[in-house]
Formats: sequence, structure tokens, C-alpha cells
Amino acid sequence: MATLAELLDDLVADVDGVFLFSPSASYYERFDSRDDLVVIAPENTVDAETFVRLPLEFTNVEDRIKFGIEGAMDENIVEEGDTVICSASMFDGDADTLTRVRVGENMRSGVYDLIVNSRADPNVVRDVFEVAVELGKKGQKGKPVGALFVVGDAGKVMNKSRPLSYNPFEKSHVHVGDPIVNVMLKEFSRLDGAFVVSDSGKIVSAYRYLEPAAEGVDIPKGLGARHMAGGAITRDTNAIAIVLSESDGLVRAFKGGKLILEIDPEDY
Ligand SMILES: Nc1ncnc2c1ncn2[C@@H]1O[C@H](COP(=O)(O)OP(=O)(O)OP(=O)(O)O)[C@@H](O)[C@H]1O
Ligand SMILES: [Mn+2]
Repeated sequence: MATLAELLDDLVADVDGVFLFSPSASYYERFDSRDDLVVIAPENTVDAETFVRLPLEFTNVEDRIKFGIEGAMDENIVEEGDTVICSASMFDGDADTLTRVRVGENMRSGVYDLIVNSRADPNVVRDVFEVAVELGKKGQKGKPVGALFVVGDAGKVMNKSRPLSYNPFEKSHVHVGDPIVNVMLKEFSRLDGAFVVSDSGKIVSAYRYLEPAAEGVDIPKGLGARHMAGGAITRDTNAIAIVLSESDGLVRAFKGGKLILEIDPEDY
């Protein structure tokens, strides 16, 4: 029979990295001599040599860990096949959880890059992405719907688009992330055109017909006008586009005129 300490030894044996999620200074100092230490936190308050930024609140520890590992992959700190031990706090206070994780290429969803390296606020990108995923999962009244969200650089996006109908958000000051707004976005997704969202998350307009220049846009063949317009506007402006396809149900994101993420909402 193994003792508890032996079981823990097995858990942490032969790891390629030790990932500390938001460690306190005193906890961090206890590890000081290791050179495979990675701190993953909103800010590098412990002055760690290797640091990955976590720009969002994650109450769910699994989501936090997945997001942090994807960030570490993006920064070339770990790669597929590596095994890391993650230390995190699940309840209040200091680290209370150790998890052994094998890094897989399937963890590189593109979501970290999208959220961290976009012009708009990371929380705004996350909220819009989640609305698109939820819409993709449930559809609208059981039927599949498509939707196009253009996020960030809203002034320029407005200049490169025109209204298809009156803008229901004209005089309102509503922001993505409000539960009521998410209901409105889902409701309006049945209507034509794009939603335009500002860097700070204000919904600037619905019903926008995008008219970006399409030259130099590198979008996979087979995608239609919604995806082309969404992709092209991100080359013409510093916005990103998050697109839910009505026909194949996938959520895609575009940045700089390129497809950077493609996920099935059912798997997310
Ligand atoms: N330039 C545009 N700006 C904003 N919305 C557009 C534009 N072009 C198309 N759309 C919207 O996309 C909808 C679907 O068009 P289309 O089928 O050509 O796109 P798609 O890329 O094939 O998307 P899906 O996979 O959802 O069918 C249109 O009904 C319209 O609401
Ligand atoms: Mn289509």
C-alpha cells in the first residue's frame, strides 16, 4: 500500500514544467530554485522569470488551466507531449489543488491568441465568443442560426459598412456580457447583417452590411458571403470577426484577414 506522500510523488514525477496559477509571494518563493517554473496570473506580481498572462477571471479551474496551458503553448514554453504539474486555488486562498496535465495539440484552440492579442478588451472578446458558441449550441428557437460579430475598432468598421435597417441599438448604451443583452443579441441574430461591438463592449449597431475591400483576403474556399465579409473587414480595420455559420454550425474567428480559429460549439 502506498502512502499519501508516495502517491503525490507519482503525481509530480517526471514533469516538464511546474505551472503556478496566481501564487502568493510566499508560496512562489518556496519554489525559487526550479528553472521550469511558470507563473500564470493576471499580473506578474511575484516577478517570475517565465510568466503567462491570464487576462480573464475563470471561476472554473479546468477552464483556467486549459487557457493557461494554451497561453504557454503560444509562448513556446511547452509543446505537445509535455507533462506539466499545475498548482491552483479552487477554493478561497492559497494553492489547494495539484493537477497533472499532458499537453496535447488539441489544447491549442486559438482562443488564447484571439482573446489576448485583439484590440478589444479581453472580456469583451470572451463574452462575444461565448454568445456565438451558445447560439451555435442551441440555435434560435431550435433552428440553426448564423451570426456575425465584428469586435473592436468600431468607428472604422462603421465607416466601412452601411445600415440594412434601423439600428435597434442607436440610442442605447448596452454592453455585451449583460445577461439581457445576450438575449437581445440572440433574438436579433435572426436578422440580416452584422453586429458591431466597440473595444469596450458597447453594442454600436446591429443590421450592418459590411463593405470592406476584399483583395488580399485569404479565406478558405467554400465559405460564403458572411464569412468573406467578416474576414475582409478584419484586414481593412483592426477589428476581429466572430462568425457563427448557419450552414455548418461552426464558430470561426478572423483577424488580419485570416481565419485564426474554427471550433464546433458542441465540443467547446
Ligand atoms: N457583406 C455582408 N455584411 C453583413 N452581413 C452579410 C454580408 N454578406 C452576407 N451577410 C449575411 O450573411 C447571411 C448569409 O449569407 P451567406 O449564406 O452567403 O454566408 P455564408 O458565409 O455562407 O454563411 P452561412 O454559413 O451562415 O450560410 C446573409 O443572409 C446576411 O445576413
Ligand atoms: Mn451560406
